[in-house]
Amino acid sequence: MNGLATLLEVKNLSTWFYMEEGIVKAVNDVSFSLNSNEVLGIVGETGSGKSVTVKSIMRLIKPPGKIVSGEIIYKGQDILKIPEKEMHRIRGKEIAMIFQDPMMSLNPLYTIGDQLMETIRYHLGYDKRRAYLRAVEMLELVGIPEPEKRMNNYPFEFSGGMRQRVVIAIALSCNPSVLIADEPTTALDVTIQAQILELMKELQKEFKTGLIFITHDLGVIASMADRIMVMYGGRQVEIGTSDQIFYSPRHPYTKMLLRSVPRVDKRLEKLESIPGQPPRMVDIPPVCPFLPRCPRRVERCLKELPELSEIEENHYVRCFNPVEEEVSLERNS
Ligand SMILES: Nc1ncnc2c1ncn2[C@@H]1O[C@H](COP(=O)(O)OP(=O)(O)OP(=O)(O)O)[C@@H](O)[C@H]1O
Repeated sequence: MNGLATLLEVKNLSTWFYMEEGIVKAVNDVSFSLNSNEVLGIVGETGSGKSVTVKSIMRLIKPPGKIVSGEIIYKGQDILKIPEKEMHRIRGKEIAMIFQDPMMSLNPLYTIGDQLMETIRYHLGYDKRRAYLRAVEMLELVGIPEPEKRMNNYPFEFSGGMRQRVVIAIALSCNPSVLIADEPTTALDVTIQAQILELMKELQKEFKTGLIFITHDLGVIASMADRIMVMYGGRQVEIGTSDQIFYSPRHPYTKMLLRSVPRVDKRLEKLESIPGQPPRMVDIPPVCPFLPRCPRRVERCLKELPELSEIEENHYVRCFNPVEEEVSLERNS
């Protein structure tokens, strides 16, 4: 796609949770690719399957969860099939992840210098001195003042925003090919959010990392993503370039999601919320998950699930009655 090398390819991924009350089909038949140096945004409301999708890529799904089908091709091999030991080497070195809450990635009992150096020594095999220099360099790069001094501090001695900077430093310290960020700014207050986003944007360009950025807020990735995948009820409903998603969304859910994006040019306008309830994920019928809330549903929607089909170049939608009109929307930047 676009003449760029494919870094990661997810094919027909399904991940389910076997609960007492039934099977929670969190992710169903999801396929997408990530190119080198590309930012792919994954958008959808709570429970749509975004986190489970990326945790499956990292092989972090624990029982009662299970990847029931699919392939994840990275550097020519299906990483769902390699031994855990090899996956341990890939995780952090080749594919790194930043979680919503920085405390999930940081150990409160060790200094951040130790944590950075441990990652660098484990994955890059540097000696202590070289690892120290690399750690300080990384802290400087993510904007931590007096990095040498801060190496000796514990996570609790940092503010939330600074902690997330440290997590970004650890994630990028081994120069991974793929970085996955799962709502990395959600736990931070608004001004800090903007700074962290700006930092991630800069570093993604500098490191030329392929980035998968998860958010429930389309506005957040408007100025960042090259392509966007929209998820609803455990399925991808649309995927396309950012321009296609913002200016000619085809799935009724994407269109509704766009109406709820805060706009810089219309600050006082009331945001539209999407009527209806998110779908129950247990015993879901084999039809479009958005059907109960969809204003464009047709007879056929009640009977079968639409395929994900290419509606124009690079633009795929799973809908029997896609939206046709263009949307005029100023993107926040
Ligand atoms: N450990 C688990 N056990 C049982 N069900 C789970 C587990 N983790 C996720 N799920 C279910 O999988 C579905 C998808 O969850 P997921 O966390 O991927 O959603 P999300 O789109 O990332 O939402 P959020 O923005 O809230 O993180 C949800 O219905 C959720 O309840």
